Amino acid sequence: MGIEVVVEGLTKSFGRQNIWRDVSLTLPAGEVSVMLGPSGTGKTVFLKSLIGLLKPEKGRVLINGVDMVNSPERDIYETRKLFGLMFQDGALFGSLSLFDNIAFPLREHTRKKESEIRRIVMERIEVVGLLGAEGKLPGEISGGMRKRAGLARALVLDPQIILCDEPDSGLDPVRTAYLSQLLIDLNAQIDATMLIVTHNLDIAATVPDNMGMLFRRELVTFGPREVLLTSDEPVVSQFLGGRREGPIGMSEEKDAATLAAEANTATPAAARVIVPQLEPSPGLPPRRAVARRRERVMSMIDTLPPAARSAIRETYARDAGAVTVTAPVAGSGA
Ligand SMILES: Nc1ncnc2c1ncn2[C@@H]1O[C@H](COP(=O)(O)OP(=O)(O)OP(=O)(O)O)[C@@H](O)[C@H]1O
Repeated sequence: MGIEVVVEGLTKSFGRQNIWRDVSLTLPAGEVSVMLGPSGTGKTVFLKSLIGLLKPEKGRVLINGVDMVNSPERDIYETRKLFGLMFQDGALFGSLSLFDNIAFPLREHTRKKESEIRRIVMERIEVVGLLGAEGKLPGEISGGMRKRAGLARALVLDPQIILCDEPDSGLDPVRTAYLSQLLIDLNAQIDATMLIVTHNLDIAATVPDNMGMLFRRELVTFGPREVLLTSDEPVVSQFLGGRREGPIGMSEEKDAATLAAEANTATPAAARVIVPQLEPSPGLPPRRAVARRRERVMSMIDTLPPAARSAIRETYARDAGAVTVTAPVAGSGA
């Protein structure tokens, strides 16, 4: 089973530029979480802080008792082996075949024999649907295939925590839908804790158990997906609705006068629909996280906002179909 990641009071700056402060959240073991946020809000910096590649000035990231911020470098290095990382561009070596790219971490970090490496690599290549392409160079395949190769490489060391940084960037909607299914199938097969950073609303709506959002140097919210999907926070409504009206500006946050002018002219936010979460493909085992998540969420349900509470109850009360939730108008003060 995946491992819980506990983040406590994390604060990160570069020089005088504060990126985010006092971020606290828990990635529940084996569940899939998504982190949303406008460009430049520090989502990638957050992922790098979880694995100890960047050092926040304050706070802790606890994994199996090791603090990825403050523990000795030796412990951080060992704990980093629990992670599988999938970067935006696949981060493949251009001169190596897909096979050799995917085999790279095994050759670098283990003393396995070539025959064993071949078995593991071909198994992961099959999981991501790239059988037959293993001899190709990264330059000879599509962007979507490169991402899947990056995912296969992230899987060879049997990670218990998988971090994906914008796995959808550059993919068309159909490829993105396949990728969403692949992430859920992967979770069903290996039960790893997963955190996906994305701007993609389809992935956000269908893949995660939990969702969070970074904005204005803070974690706006993090919790069961229904909390964010029913949230009436203006920044959440704007982001989920893909609207210009709201606190998120083109290059920076809007000033108070612009926001006030918009509030007078804004069109009402459309009703939001909570679509069912994706299920693993036929033939795969059920996701073990589902039962654990249900127990966890039901034990905290009384602490959640009313709209989230009823969405969760409705979700668990039905097997299929869509729940329509009318979100309050952003900026109305509701
Ligand atoms: N090593 C670094 N040194 C200095 N500043 C950095 C460094 N890494 C990131 N930053 C700054 O931190 C801020 C957040 O960057 P980050 O890439 O984490 O944003 P993001 O939310 O992932 O954005 P996007 O969605 O566009 O990928 C940016 O202003 C960036 O310039």
